[in-house]
Amino acid sequence: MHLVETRDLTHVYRGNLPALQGVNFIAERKSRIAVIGPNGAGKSTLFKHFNGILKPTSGEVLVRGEPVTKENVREVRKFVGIVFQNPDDQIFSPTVEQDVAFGPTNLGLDEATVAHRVEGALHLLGIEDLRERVPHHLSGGEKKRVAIAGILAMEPQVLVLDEPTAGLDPQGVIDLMGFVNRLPEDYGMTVIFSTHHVDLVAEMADFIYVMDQGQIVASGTVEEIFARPELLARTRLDVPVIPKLIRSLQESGVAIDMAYTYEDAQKSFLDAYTRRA
Ligand SMILES: Nc1ncnc2c1ncn2[C@@H]1O[C@H](COP(=O)(O)OP(=O)(O)OP(=O)(O)O)[C@@H](O)[C@H]1O
Repeated sequence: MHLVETRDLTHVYRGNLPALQGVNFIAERKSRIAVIGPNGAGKSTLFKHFNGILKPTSGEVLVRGEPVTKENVREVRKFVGIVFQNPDDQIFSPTVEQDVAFGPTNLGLDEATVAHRVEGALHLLGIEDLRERVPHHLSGGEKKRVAIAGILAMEPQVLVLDEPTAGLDPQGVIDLMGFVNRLPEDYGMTVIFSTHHVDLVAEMADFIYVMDQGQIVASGTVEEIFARPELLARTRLDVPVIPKLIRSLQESGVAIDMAYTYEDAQKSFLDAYTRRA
């Protein structure tokens, strides 16, 4: 049984061309999945089906093997938490602390459990010092962290992040990467995210879906997808800088192993240097 699955999912917004067409998507437990593709590819539309915000025009969405229905949508939303692209869409309480408490309170949890969850989420996102602030006066990156904390406080098993790094400063991006990478191991969570920053994908994902014009045009491991520059160019994406640089060195005759993450690249460069010495 897959945690989240779509079968032949099609979605047509009223009066428009299909935003999704025959999408088959699978998320397994504890996986880190990147969904990449150009503007308008259908990434956000796909995500909104994972917890019943949108209903399929045709096809199916299954969560823990069960189709999402009117009857189980509340349970599904406890299980799959989505952080939208624009944090203003999900921040509305007078203080950050109240905002982060909103979700768990709505789940009917007692006050002590809510307080515990709020503390945990503020701590994980490193925003304890923002707790008394008015959310609407925060910077874009701060709001983004508050929005993520609000969803995290509901302790979903699947965390869906639509463009999580948009609006974050460089340290914010590094913090987010560290945080996302801990979730599967430390909390058994599955993370699904979209991004336009291909350089981050290898650092944050084990598996990639490439979308274009409402369809999944490729899927595979980081190695499989980034070995296909023509596919990435066709979908207005670029090969990340690390494999691009290593490939060009290999083509110039340098004996260096391919790598995708910063850490592996460092090792490849050191090995190549040592071999040469
Ligand atoms: N509420 C809506 N009503 C009508 N059309 C919509 C609506 N939301 C999205 N669309 C259309 O559906 C298509 C897919 O949009 P979607 O937001 O899912 O793409 P995306 O891959 O998330 O894009 P981006 O990278 O720009 O965030 C686009 O053509 C968009 O114009």
